[in-house]
Amino acid sequence: MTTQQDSSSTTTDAALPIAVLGGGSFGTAIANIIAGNGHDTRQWMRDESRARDCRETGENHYYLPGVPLDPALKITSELEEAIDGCRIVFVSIPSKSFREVVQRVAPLLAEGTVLISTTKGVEHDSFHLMSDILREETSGMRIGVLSGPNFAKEIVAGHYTATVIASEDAALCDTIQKVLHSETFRVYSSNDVFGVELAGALKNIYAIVTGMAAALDRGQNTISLLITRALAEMMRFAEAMGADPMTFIGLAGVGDLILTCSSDLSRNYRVGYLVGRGRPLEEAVAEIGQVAEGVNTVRLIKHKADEMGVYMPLVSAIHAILFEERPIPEVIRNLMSGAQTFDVAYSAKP
Ligand SMILES: NC(=O)C1=CN([C@@H]2O[C@H](COP(=O)(O)OP(=O)(O)OC[C@H]3O[C@@H](n4cnc5c(N)ncnc54)[C@H](OP(=O)(O)O)[C@@H]3O)[C@@H](O)[C@H]2O)C=CC1
Ligand SMILES: O=C(CO)COP(=O)(O)O
Repeated sequence: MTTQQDSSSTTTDAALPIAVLGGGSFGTAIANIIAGNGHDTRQWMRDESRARDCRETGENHYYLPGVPLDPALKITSELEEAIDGCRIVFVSIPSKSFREVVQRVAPLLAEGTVLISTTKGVEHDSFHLMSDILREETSGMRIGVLSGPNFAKEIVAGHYTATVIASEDAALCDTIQKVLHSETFRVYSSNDVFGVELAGALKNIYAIVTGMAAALDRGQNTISLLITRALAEMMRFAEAMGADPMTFIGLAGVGDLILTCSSDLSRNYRVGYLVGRGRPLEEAVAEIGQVAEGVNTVRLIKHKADEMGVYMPLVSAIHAILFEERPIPEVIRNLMSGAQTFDVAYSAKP
């Protein structure tokens, strides 16, 4: 860790006021953990009728049906009420609306507030990650990102889960580890913010690819081939972008890649599955009804990889299928006839 900061204002010995912005599945899962740990937790969602329904029924019917919310969790559609007195704020808003929400909340934040993005995406029409947006839209804040193999549904079901808090601010990592740690939830730390954030965004692309492979009734050899070569691509891209490729062998990298590429709990995987079964992309996205960040990320990464000359055959292939109307069998034939290169391009040897 490179920066040590005073965390006295966010000590976890007492119940802290903590806000979670976003009423979707992940915001709800995270808010539920924090409330369960005894903190004064406020969850903000934009829609008052949804907020009222959550308060009255003790359940977020649309995003996490059947899951009882912690009775201490305070749910509001008033941003000021959610933020009041909070020195820790989690932002769990899809990348498409992330900047807009941060712009609204910025004037309400006290200097030195801890801002944590949980969003695994890249800003539309730019190459900004969410921590870049937090830095651009606020000043004097302490910034981190949370990412890892974390299906919201499994977190709230109490399945043993681990995640990564990444920040250059070691005291921030320590505080967030304490705030989130529970009997079923562990939090590891990293100082590679860019790598952790990039990993979370990139893996969504490959979940679309493996979802499509599943739809085409490919077997486990194919899935293993895809996940392993996806990791190689992710590390190659990370290195070209200046991130530490080693971050990609951790929970936020290969951990989340395996999870998201292996399960239809992933919305990105389900988009790939539906397209693989012949459904148009727009229809598939609409049917999922929740955010599938990978669709936009494919476009942005393809553009960036081309610009920088980074070899990403799987990104090019899924881009060709989703956005260039290329037939799936032709794209697969091209992939399988590509150059056969080295297996492992990284070595621990000096
Ligand atoms: N779900 C998961 O398992 C995980 C998700 N993530 C990441 O977390 C991020 C959020 O995902 P998730 O909670 O799953 O998304 P969902 O699609 O479940 O929910 C999105 C939430 O954001 C709200 N929202 C959208 N636009 C705005 C806006 N302009 N102003 C205010 N609120 C808005 C939606 O409100 P409304 O309902 O009114 O439309 C909804 O409450 C994503 O980047 C995802 O990659 C990370 C780990 C796991
Ligand atoms: O990031 C996730 C699990 O770690 C959730 O993936 P999806 O957004 O594809 O559902």
